[in-house]
Amino acid sequence: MTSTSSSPVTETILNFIDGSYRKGSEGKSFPNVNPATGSQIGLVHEASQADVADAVAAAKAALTGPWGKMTTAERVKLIAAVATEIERRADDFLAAEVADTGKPRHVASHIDIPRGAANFRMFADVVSTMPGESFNTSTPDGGQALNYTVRKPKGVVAVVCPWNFPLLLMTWKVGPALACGNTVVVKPSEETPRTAALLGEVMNAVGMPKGVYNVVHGFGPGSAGEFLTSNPDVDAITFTGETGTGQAIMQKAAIGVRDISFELGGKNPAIVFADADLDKAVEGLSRSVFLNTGQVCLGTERVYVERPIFDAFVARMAAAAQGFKPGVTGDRAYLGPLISAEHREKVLGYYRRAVEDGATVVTGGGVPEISGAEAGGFFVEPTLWIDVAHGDTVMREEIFGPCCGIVPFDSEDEVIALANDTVYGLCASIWTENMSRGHRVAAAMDVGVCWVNSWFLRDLRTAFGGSGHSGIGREGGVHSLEFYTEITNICVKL
Ligand SMILES: NC(=O)c1ccc[n+]([C@@H]2O[C@H](COP(=O)([O-])OP(=O)(O)OC[C@H]3O[C@@H](n4cnc5c(N)ncnc54)[C@H](O)[C@@H]3O)[C@@H](O)[C@H]2O)c1
Ligand SMILES: O=C/C=C/C=C(\O)C(=O)O
Repeated sequence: MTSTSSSPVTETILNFIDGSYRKGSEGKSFPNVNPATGSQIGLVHEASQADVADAVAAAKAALTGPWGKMTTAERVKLIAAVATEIERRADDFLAAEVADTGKPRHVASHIDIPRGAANFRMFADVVSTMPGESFNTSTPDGGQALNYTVRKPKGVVAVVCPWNFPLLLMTWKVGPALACGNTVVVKPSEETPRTAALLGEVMNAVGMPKGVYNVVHGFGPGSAGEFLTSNPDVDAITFTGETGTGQAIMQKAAIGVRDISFELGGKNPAIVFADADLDKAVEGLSRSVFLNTGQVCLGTERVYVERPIFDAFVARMAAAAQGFKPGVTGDRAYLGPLISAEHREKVLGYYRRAVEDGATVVTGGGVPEISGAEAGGFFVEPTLWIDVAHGDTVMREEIFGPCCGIVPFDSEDEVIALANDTVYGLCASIWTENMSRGHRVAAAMDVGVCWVNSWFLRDLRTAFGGSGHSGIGREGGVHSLEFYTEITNICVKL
């Protein structure tokens, strides 16, 4: 059986438990909608609490089966095979991701799918090259002792994922989790179940032992998400999503003292100094505001511009914004839809609030005229505001849409204070040709990641994550090992 099966009504998307696809045991299902058209294109089978328990039990059993007995080299070989199989089936993953998200094909083909393979390959490399730690210890009796550490998998890891980069963000967790010898139960977003389900076919194709990778579909509270994070046989929880959801999951993790790794929301600032290369800044920031229709946790929703270039910058950004044509088909494709009608209403609510609070709409601010197949899609206009106050709602709350407020500043100290005045701490970008200032201001940002004259440039070996309401912990390169392994220090008296 495969991840999906066509039926007269619509494609069904199944759970993947203990190496097999199956419907939910309580017969519940929910619609799978293409955001570009608003039409139902699938039916997702919701996992019951019993199904989730079966998935956790299968993951737990796999830890003491062939998977748990594998050497690192054998595990790494399998994980590299997963990456190769994802690349071989790139078109299938692309079709699944585009169906679920409605995003333009070139966005998914250049970002989402390649990172799906890279995330496995990266951590196969990390675990096969990661050095251990040891110390030669002088002992009080005048002798010696040897201290060294061994790393062991944490066990069953719950992976709870968002809908904006479904394959990328799920494999950013599953890659290191499996590389370190854990087993996983994945709960993809209810909006985007397909690629997680499809990955089950890849796992079977490469011979991954059953129970190592499991997928349960459903929602959060009172559904698969809560059933998974509440299951006492889950040893650790890695979550990417909204801050409020993180807080709810953290409460569940506390029972049984389970470790957590959180990638949460943000309200990321950009600072454009008067000496910035405007071509670079406009290119980078227009991507940062409008890529994935603004549904990027690392995206920029507030820009501070040094006063002398404020008007020129606004004009350039407005021209760039108008180049992002809402729609995903035809030659004008760039700005895809928001993920759902509900999310579009949330974003349009912020569009209205900005104007109510006195903002001037430089461009956008509403819903585009779209005819044909995409008329039912969840599109909004790319939008820029000026005459916004730093304390306005649209400058403080995460919107997660294709919009940003632009505010002038006059001094470095002033703009550092403005940029850091937020409960979040995910990322920032600094645009200046004065590199001592670039280094200085970047270091002054209270964030997990700061780019200088660039945005969303990713070296997967680097520490990635946020502080404050943006998350707990860092993942990436060796940093992921801190979450996905337990350490035992062994001291041998010589
Ligand atoms: N920091 C990052 O790297 C990063 C990356 C992508 C997205 N995000 C954030 O994710 C949000 C958008 O994604 P979203 O709308 O899917 O987030 P969300 O929090 O609504 O849902 C994320 C996942 O959590 C599940 N969930 C919801 N409530 C739950 C509960 N009580 N228990 C268990 N699971 C639960 C959902 O079903 C979904 O699978 C934005 O806030 C964005 O900033 C952060
Ligand atoms: O929407 C958020 C995107 C997050 C990206 C990553 O986690 C990454 O690039 O590893």
